[in-house]
Amino acid sequence: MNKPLKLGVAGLGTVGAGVLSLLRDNASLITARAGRSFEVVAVSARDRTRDRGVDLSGLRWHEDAVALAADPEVEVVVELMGGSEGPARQLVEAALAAGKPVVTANKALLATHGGALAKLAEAKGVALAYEAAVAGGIPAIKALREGLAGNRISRVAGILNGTCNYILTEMRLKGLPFAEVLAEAQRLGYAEADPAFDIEGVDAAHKLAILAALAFGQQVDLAALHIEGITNISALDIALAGELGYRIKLLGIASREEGGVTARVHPCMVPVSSPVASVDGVFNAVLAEGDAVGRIVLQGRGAGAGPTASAVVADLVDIARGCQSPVWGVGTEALAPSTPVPMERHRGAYYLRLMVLDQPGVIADVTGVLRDMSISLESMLQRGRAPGEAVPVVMVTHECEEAQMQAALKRIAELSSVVEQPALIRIETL
Ligand SMILES: NC(=O)C1=CN([C@@H]2O[C@H](COP(=O)(O)OP(=O)(O)OC[C@H]3O[C@@H](n4cnc5c(N)ncnc54)[C@H](O)[C@@H]3O)[C@@H](O)[C@H]2O)C=CC1
Ligand SMILES: N[C@@H](CC=O)C(=O)O
Ligand code: NA
Repeated sequence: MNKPLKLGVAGLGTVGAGVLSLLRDNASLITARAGRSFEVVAVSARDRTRDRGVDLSGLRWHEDAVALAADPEVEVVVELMGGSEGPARQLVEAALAAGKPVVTANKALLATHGGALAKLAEAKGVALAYEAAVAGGIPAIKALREGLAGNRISRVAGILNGTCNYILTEMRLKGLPFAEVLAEAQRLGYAEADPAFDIEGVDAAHKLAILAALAFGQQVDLAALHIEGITNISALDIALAGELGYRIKLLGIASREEGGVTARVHPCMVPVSSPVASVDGVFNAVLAEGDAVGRIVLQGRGAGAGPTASAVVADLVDIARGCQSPVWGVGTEALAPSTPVPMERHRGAYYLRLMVLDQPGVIADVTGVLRDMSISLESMLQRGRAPGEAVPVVMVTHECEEAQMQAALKRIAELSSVVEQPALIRIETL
């Protein structure tokens, strides 16, 4: 048997502790598959005293995580701290510059600096592996980069944030309030250190940027992505969506269009028959469409210690086996610059929910705006009767352009009979 591969692990939180546990619990089968064993020789984390349920005795402890890169015994650096800047970025850069392979779960870092890091890895001929960064335990990176290498991919999409999917599911099935479910997601280790990244759609955008780069061979400019989170999704809209035969999901969708690539993250209403509609709780789904293969849909747990550790260990096994792919599926010289298509050009159907005063003429005012903007209605639903008070009215449109819909929304919100900011949710037929 070959010598053990020596690891330095930075970050011993949900994922770091999960990786150490998995390497310990499945040591013999992982060794058999990798052709050699793994030995964690050095670690770094903020709190030396915390009980993480893993034995850290005998391991070298670095106060400065970046020092792991220069530790002569460390052969592979595993970065599990998080953050697109600061020590995580410095450690990954230092490790690659020192010619050491890196495994990371850090989607923020990859979505922000992935191009430059790939150049560094390429120059040194070492691996930069990140299966854990997208959709947790689902082998989404491997599926796109290796499994679909022969395809021209037209679309990649999915449920990319476990925290949001868990919140939306618990609100729908148990009627629990948003804040309570978010706190539970944090307790379960699903959420980011700053959960605003989850609920505001930023984490899903990081993952979508990574998937789009792999699918389309071009770097994706995060600043050009349309990003909306789930903070405005109400229990009322979740219930009304159900009545209409839909589920509300936070989706990331990137597709190849004439003139470039569209990439957007926002809540969507998907028909209950859609393959992503029944993907609930912390589960993620990744859907890709290739010209040869057609559509594939992968699903599995997208967050939490076990699923994420599963992906980190898979990358370690690849490194031990000597399997190394170009970081973004093509050499960095072939990685094209970003060609974003603006969101205003998106076309689709919309769910529009208004709170309107229950009085004559209101619906005519609203439909008048839609008529002026050439938006036609597919259906309408009014709930309750409360003369002089606010009642919900739902309108589902036929396909129209985003720019038209946004202009209509602005005018509708200004009507005196519309009493609060309308809810607008895009309908997707994934
Ligand atoms: N929790 C999850 O389900 C998933 C997390 N990830 C990613 O994995 C990474 C780690 O996430 P979690 O384990 O959830 O975070 P966490 O907050 O539970 O753990 C972070 C660890 O990094 C350490 N750390 C932070 N800054 C440090 C510094 N300057 N020096 C030394 N140690 C430092 C902390 O002490 C802690 O041990 C992040 O990039 C996250 O986005 C990816 C997929 C799933
Ligand atoms: N916070 C993320 C963790 C995994 O990437 C999520 O909830 O999906
Ligand atoms: Na993954």
